[in-house]
Formats: sequence, C-alpha cells, structure tokens
Amino acid sequence: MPPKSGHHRAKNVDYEEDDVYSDDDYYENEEGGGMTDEDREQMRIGAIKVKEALNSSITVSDSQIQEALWHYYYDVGKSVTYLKNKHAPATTTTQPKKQKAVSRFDQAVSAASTPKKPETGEQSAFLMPPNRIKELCTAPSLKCTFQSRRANIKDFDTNTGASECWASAEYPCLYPIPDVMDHVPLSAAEFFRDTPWLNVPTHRLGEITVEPLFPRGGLLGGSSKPSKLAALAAARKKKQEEAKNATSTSTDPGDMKAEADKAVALLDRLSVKSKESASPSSALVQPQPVEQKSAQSKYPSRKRSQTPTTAFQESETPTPEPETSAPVEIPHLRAGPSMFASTLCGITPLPVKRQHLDSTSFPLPYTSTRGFTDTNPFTGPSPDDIVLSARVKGNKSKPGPNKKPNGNKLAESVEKLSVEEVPKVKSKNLNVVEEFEKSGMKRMANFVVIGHVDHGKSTLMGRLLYDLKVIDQRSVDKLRKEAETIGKSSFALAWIMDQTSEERSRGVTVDIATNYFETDKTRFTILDAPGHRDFIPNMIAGASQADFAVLVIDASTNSFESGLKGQTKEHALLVRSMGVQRLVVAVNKMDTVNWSQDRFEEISQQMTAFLTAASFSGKSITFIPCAGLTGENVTRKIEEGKASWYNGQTLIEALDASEPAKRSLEKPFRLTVSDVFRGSITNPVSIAGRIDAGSIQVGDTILSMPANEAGVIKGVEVENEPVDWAVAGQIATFHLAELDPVHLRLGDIICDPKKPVTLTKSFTAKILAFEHVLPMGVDVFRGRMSAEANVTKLVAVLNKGTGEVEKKKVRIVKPGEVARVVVQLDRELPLEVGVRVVLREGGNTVAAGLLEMCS
Ligand SMILES: Nc1nc2c(ncn2[C@@H]2O[C@H](COP(=O)(O)OP(=O)(O)OP(=O)(O)O)[C@@H](O)[C@H]2O)c(=O)[nH]1
Repeated sequence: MPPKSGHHRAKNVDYEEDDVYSDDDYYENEEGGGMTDEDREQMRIGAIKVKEALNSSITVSDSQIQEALWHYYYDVGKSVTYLKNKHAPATTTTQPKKQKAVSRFDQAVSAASTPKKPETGEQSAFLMPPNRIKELCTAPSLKCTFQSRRANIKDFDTNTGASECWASAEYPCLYPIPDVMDHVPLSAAEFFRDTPWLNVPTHRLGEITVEPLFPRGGLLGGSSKPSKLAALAAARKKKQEEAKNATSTSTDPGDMKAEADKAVALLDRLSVKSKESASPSSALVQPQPVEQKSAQSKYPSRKRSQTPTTAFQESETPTPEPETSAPVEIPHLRAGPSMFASTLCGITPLPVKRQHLDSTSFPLPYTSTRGFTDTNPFTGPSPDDIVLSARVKGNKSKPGPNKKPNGNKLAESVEKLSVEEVPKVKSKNLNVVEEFEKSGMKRMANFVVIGHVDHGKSTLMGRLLYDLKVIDQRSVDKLRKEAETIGKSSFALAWIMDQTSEERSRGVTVDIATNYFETDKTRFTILDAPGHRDFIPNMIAGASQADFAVLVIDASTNSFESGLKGQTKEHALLVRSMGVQRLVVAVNKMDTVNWSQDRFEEISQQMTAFLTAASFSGKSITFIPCAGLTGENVTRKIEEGKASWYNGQTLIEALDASEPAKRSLEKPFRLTVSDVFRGSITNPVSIAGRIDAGSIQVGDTILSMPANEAGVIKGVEVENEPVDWAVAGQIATFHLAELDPVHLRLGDIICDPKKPVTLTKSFTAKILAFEHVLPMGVDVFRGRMSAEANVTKLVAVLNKGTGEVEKKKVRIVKPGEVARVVVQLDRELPLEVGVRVVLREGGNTVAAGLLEMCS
C-alpha cells in the first residue's frame, strides 16, 4: 500500500469553493500500488520484452515477471536472467537422466500408491496418496534422508484427495502439506510394514538430515539475503581466499570460470578511482602497480555512504592484504613458560628475550604517511615532560613586589600546578582569509547533475572527464571490457561515475558520486545525483552542496515527455528551492533524433516556460544540445553537417561561463557533514562535506552538532591533497582528533565552538508548495540530515514575486503557492535562519523553503 500523499489528505478537508479539485487528481498516484503512468507503461513494455526473451522456455506468471522488473528497475536483461535462474531448474527434474535413477524407496512408494500416468514432459511424475506424502514429509520417527526422498507436491486435487508429486534429489518440498491430509490416518510403521529393509539393525540406520520444509525465500517470498553479519563474514572470507589465490598464479580453467562469475564483484576493485585509492594510507597498505597511478589518480572520487555506521563498517571490512613483494617474517609470539610452570616441569627458564620486530614485519603506520608529522607521538612532550614543565613553572617565582613566601608553600605549588592542555595538533595560526586571497587560487564551482532516470547524466559526466583527460584511455578501455562482460557496454562511460557493483549491475545511480576537473578558469566539483525517484533524498544531499545545476534531458522520442512527468520537473523545482539560481540544460542524446533542430527547440520552449514559472530567471538558463555517448558538443564541437543550425557553446564552455558563487568567508565556520569514514590507520575518524561558511585550518577546535561534542582538526584534504586550510564553498575531507565517531552523523553541522549553531525544535519557513500542504506530518530534510516533523500552522499565503502576505487564515496551501508555515520538529536539529529545507511526505516532495525564524 503506497503511503498517503498530500493529495489524499487534502481530500478530507472542508475546502473553500476555489480550493476544490477533481477527484482524479487525488487518486492519480494511488492506483497501481503507487505506480505512476510511466511506471505502468515501462512495466507493460518490459513484461512483453521479458516474455519474448523467455520464449516460453519456462513458465513464469505475469506477477513474477512484474516483480522481477520492479526489482531490477525495468531492466529486461537482468529480469530475464533472474527468472531463468530462478525457474529454469524446475525443467531439469523432467530430464530423463535423473528419472532413470529411481531409488528402491521410490519404487516401494510407487508400488504402494495408485499410480497415475505421468503427464507429457513430466515422465517422472507419479501420484502419491496424501497420507504417504504427509508421512514422508512430517513423520518424525522416519529414519530417512530426505535429500534423496523429499516429495514435491505440485498440485493437490481436492476431489480425489491426491497430490501430484515427484521425488527429486535437488528440490525441497515447496508447499506446505494441505490440511485435508490430517484426516487420513496411517502411521509410518504401517506404511513400511511389508518392506524387507524395515528390520535393518539400528547401528546400520542412516543419519537424519533435516532439510527446511519451506522455501527459504527470495525475490518473491521473503528475503534470501544473508544477515549483515553473515555477509560481512563472507566478504572477509572471500577477501582472504582472494589474497591466497593471488599469491599462486593459477591457470586452472576452473579458476578462470570462478573469475568470470565474480566479474561484477571485481568491478569495485578494478574501479579507476576507488575509495581505497583515494586514501594515501590505504595505498600504503595495498601497494598498487605503478601504472595504476595514472592521470586520474589526481582526481579520485569517493562514493558517499548512506549512514555513518555503514560507513564505518564498510571501511573496516577490508583487512589490509599482506604485501607479497617482500617475504614477511612471522614473529614467534608464543610466551615462554611461567616461572611456576618451569618449576613444576623442571624446565630451566630461558632468559627473557625481547622480540625484535623489524620494520618490514610490522611496518609502522606512519612511516611514509603524508602529513604524519602532526601526529608523531614524539613531537609533543611526554606526560612526564608535561608534569616536569608544570613543576618548573610552578616553582618559577614571579618577579615583583608580591614575591613573599607566605609559609603555605604546598598549597601555593598545588595551585600553580595547573597542567596546561597541550594540543596534540599544532596550529600554524594562519590568517586563512588572507592566505586564500594571497593564494591566487582558481575560482571554484560545485555543480549537481540532475534529471530523470536514464537520461544520460553519468554518461555525460564520464565523457566530460574522459575528454578532459582526467580519466586515461587505459582505464576507460578496462571499464569498457568489464561492462561488456556483463552485457552493459553502453554504460562504460557511466561507470566512471557509478562505481559500486550495485550501481553497475543495475545500471542505475544510487548515491551522489563526486569527481573533479578543471578548466583554465575554474576548478569544478561534479556531484552526480541519482535520477531514480527512490533516491531523491540522496539527490537533495547533492543539491545542497551545489553552486549551480546541470539538468540533463533525454531528447529521444517519448523520453523527454516521460521525464517531464517524472523527475525532470521535480529535480528542477528542488534545486531552485534549495537556492540554486543558475541552470545549464543539457539536451542530451541528440544523436537519437538526428540532431533535429525542431526537437531541440520544442524541448527548449517547453522547459523555458516551466523553469521561468518556477522562478528561474530566463538569463540564468542555458540550453546546450549534446550527446554524451558520442561526445559531440560536450568538449568538442558537433561534427560538421550534423547540426549546421547550431553554432552556440559546448557544454564545457557553458559551465565555464557560470558566475562563481559568493563565499561567506567572514561568517562563523559551518560545515555540513556528507560522509563519515575511517580515513586511514592514522586517521580513524574522518568526515567530508562542503564548507557552507567561514574557514578552517589544521589545529582548529570544532564542535559537532547536535551531539555538542568538541574535536580537533588534525588534517585537511582538498581534492585528496593535504592542505593547511580550507574556505567556504570547498568540498573537503577533514581528519579529526579527540572526537568519538559515535558523535558524528551524516548531515550533522560542524561549527566554530565560539559561535556554535543553535539547536532548533520549531521554525517558521517561507515555502514553495509542490503538493497540497496543510497541517500534516512531514519529514524535514537538510542535506543528509532529516527528522520527522509536523506542519502545525499555515500562517499566510504570500505573493510569489514580492513575498507580501496575500491571504491569512489559510486552510490549505495549493501546489505552486508560496506560503509561510510553522513546523514543529520531533527532535532538535542544528538549523539556522537562512538555511534551506525540503519537506517530504510518504516519499513525495511536498514543499521546500527557507528558514525565517528558529526557536
Ligand atoms: N544514444 C545515446 N545514448 C546515451 C547517451 N547518453 C547516455 N546514453 C545511454 O543512456 C543509458 C543511461 O545512461 P546513464 O548515464 O546511466 O543515465 P543516468 O541519467 O546517469 O541514469 P541514473 O543516474 O541512474 O539516473 C545508457 O545506456 C547510456 O549508454 C547519448 O548521448 N546517446
């Protein structure tokens, strides 16, 4: 049952006359279990394709096909493979080979029952009376191994009381025994009374192997996934095995097959810019071949994790693989016998020999780690030094007239023995704003790539990075090969951005992917957002870090239209209400419409009308025709003769023409946490995020809100290079000290402890309504932070242009209206005036707005 939308709730309200809407609107999304028209259409077409592909090779119901399509986001290939794997084995039971081997048990059972002629194609099927089936499946005293004797009940005939069953060595009993069997009394002993092998001596009886009676579940029946712990253990085990295998070069064809099977899992490791490679210290633990440090390593990207706990689990999972290049001497760690044991056993205890561990055996984590100087335990004074220096300080008599021994020396020295807290991380005490101005740093811009699912966002960004040589040819060739192995060759460029195996196998972006490139003028950060509506919260997190947006639209027939009904409009509205003013509209896949000028103009006109209505200024919107797959008009002009009607900018020129965003350098430091992870062995607590305001430098003390816990900035990295400071607008990584990761959550605000962000329980906001808003329950999103809340009061409807009050006593805010509302949060959030939030309800974006007052 899909969650109720704002539409639904609105229906129960006593409307004013002008507020009445047709019922069709309200139930638009309710039919079809929350499926949109577009979903239904995709489902219909997908089901036809799947049926064609299955080619009546296996019998699968429509609902099973639909389940598979839904699960795989309408990916026909994946759905067909899944259905084949899931249902094909049933046909193997009919293979004559297996049926030949009818066991004596089966013969006995068959003889005792009333046989029914097997149906065509199911020669092995035979009838078994229900009492027998029940005996076989349930009799606790029956000493038989059901691995070879399980009965599968295919169909139960209620008239005859007979079930059509077939014995199978591979398939467990798939259905519960029908209740009607309970009425047929026949014990196991009776059943087997005349069988010669009943008198087998007990010591020769076989062991019982109890197989689960019911299916373990899968896509269509419960979860077949292992628990997180089991998955973790399996991943560890797999990793260890891989490490073992890596040491011995095997040419066994079996190994090669196993390798092929693991293709998808390996993709992560083969990824050009994995999380591990992003970290200098992880490179230390797992040395990479020199050629892997190609041009792209300059701009490695990192996928964001969903939750901080996951982030930690994930980062802890991969255990450092042993270095295979140098033989590692395993130290003998077993302790010698104790004195007591030696006396008892009469052994002369050997002199205690200190274990000498050379640096290759246990490499110190900091031996070659950049930026370690700050964390070297010997650079600072030891605890003894601290006490000694405090003592010296305490004993130092201050010059001046007050220098008089008062007789109470002990009390005086204790008073003076205040041990000053020596910061573990030294600060250079820089004037960061001056440093920034002096640095002559290129201007910086972060842009979020938005648009409906599959409109080509990741491919377009992959192409941009490839053409700008951020990604080298070798890496792209590798990706292409890997994509081909799983039949997704058209996604090779998209894989530059989409790096998780889930994203790659499904062909769908799930979370924000970050990457960097620069032009002569600007250093850009790409935030590639997922297009699928299920991942809107992730898209919001990306949009909250952006200075401007690139809206990608698929120009191909029907795709633009279906995108309009889907996320094209929703994404555009969201970024606008989150403060984004500039929009580059990439009219993509122009190759599919033969670079038609008419199509480009049709899309431009329709989108201009919509975007200006959504309060984007016409001057801030640029339309660029392009084709990410072929690369035309991305960084190079369109091939001559293809689109002589267009002589405007390429995509990269349009990006470069964007005005740099204003940076609030002088404001108190604010950072929105978008990732929490283990940076390296020496940096166990690291966060990443965009600096919203102010500046920061190594050694600064920070406060994590809402936990209200202090910590110290131990290191800063911008684009994976260590730096001394960072300023507003930059997306950076921060290694923290003296802060327990339990106090960090995605979406938290890191701030200046002297000017901390306030915790808010209730706020007044100016919102733009996407759906009907009335006093209702909502989820408030800010970056990756979210909390349950209630819209408690509709204060007024405002004029869109001037913001003046147009109507008080509001009972409902209609879609498209701007209103002032009061929102009560279920828990305190670090929110301030001027912050932008999104209100969602039941998976739909209801409104977005700007905080005007917090309390
Ligand atoms: N013909 C053609 N196909 C393209 C073009 N750009 C992308 N595609 C194809 O469109 C499909 C989807 O591309 P993606 O880049 O994954 O789309 P996306 O918008 O990033 O998808 P999500 O991130 O999951 O929303 C792939 O099969 C691409 O090969 C193009 O310019 N021309």
